[in-house]
Amino acid sequence: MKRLLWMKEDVSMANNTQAQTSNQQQKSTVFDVTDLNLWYGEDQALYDINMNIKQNEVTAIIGPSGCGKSTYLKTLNRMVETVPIVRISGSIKYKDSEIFDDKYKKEDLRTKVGMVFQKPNPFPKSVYDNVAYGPRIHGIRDKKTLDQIVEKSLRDAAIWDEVKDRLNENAYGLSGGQQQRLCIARCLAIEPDVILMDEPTSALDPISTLKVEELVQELKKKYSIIIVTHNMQQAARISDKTAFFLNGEMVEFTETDTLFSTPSDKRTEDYITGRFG
Ligand SMILES: Nc1ncnc2c1ncn2[C@@H]1O[C@H](COP(=O)(O)OP(=O)(O)OP(=O)(O)O)[C@@H](O)[C@H]1O
Repeated sequence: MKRLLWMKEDVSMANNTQAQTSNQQQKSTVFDVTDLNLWYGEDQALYDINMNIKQNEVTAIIGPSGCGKSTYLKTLNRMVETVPIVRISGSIKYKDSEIFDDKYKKEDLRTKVGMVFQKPNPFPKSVYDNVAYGPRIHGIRDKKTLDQIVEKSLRDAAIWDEVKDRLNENAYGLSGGQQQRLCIARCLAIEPDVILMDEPTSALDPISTLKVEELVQELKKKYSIIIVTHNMQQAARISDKTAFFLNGEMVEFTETDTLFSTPSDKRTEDYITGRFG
């Protein structure tokens, strides 16, 4: 029960955020996932996932190693299909469009659904060119427009002040935490609706972690964020809703406050109180 207590403090922070958001209008759905199953060859990794993910919320995915968190996240922007043996059944609607429909282009989906990875992965290019990369691919060539996009993206990723005098320096010269916020800026530059984050702070020190967590709270005003994390305190601090995955099943998905204080499934309770995982 000790672990439930520390979580309650974190949850009270999350509650404030929830109180603010509850005043807002009814949020619309960004992803509607129905009966999603996924296999790697013969091995099933996801079982009958049903989940409705709302706009302008932070949705955390927690669960022990190997339970399918990353697989699920990568299914939402169809990146998982880069693995040739993957087979999927079920439906994922992104804003009413079926993402598995032949007519729906993966490139269009990935423009709307950006992704930030566990390890910061900037390109071996300047800070400026990292952020301008996506817009250039989308055909933007005008220097003034690119300058504006780069500055806005870096500002929104809360790193502008740290890099504004280093725009032409190689991104590899930045600290790990700065590199991760640069990668977030690179993701913002293509103006996504949703940002998928796969353990974005696991390679960062506590101060950089805090900066990214604060940033996530800021970003949810404009974007919907789905974050995989091993860190339950982090999920409790920053998310509105939390899903607990186990062995490829989604055991429980509810308000973060409820999941950490009064979980409805015994398996969730065992996990959050440290009985396994
Ligand atoms: N490319 C792949 N080919 C075959 N099996 C895979 C592949 N990627 C993942 N798996 C399997 O799918 C299951 C879920 O893996 P996944 O990486 O989604 O879990 P996870 O919860 O994100 O784990 P972790 O917390 O350790 O990152 C595991 O059994 C894993 O071995």
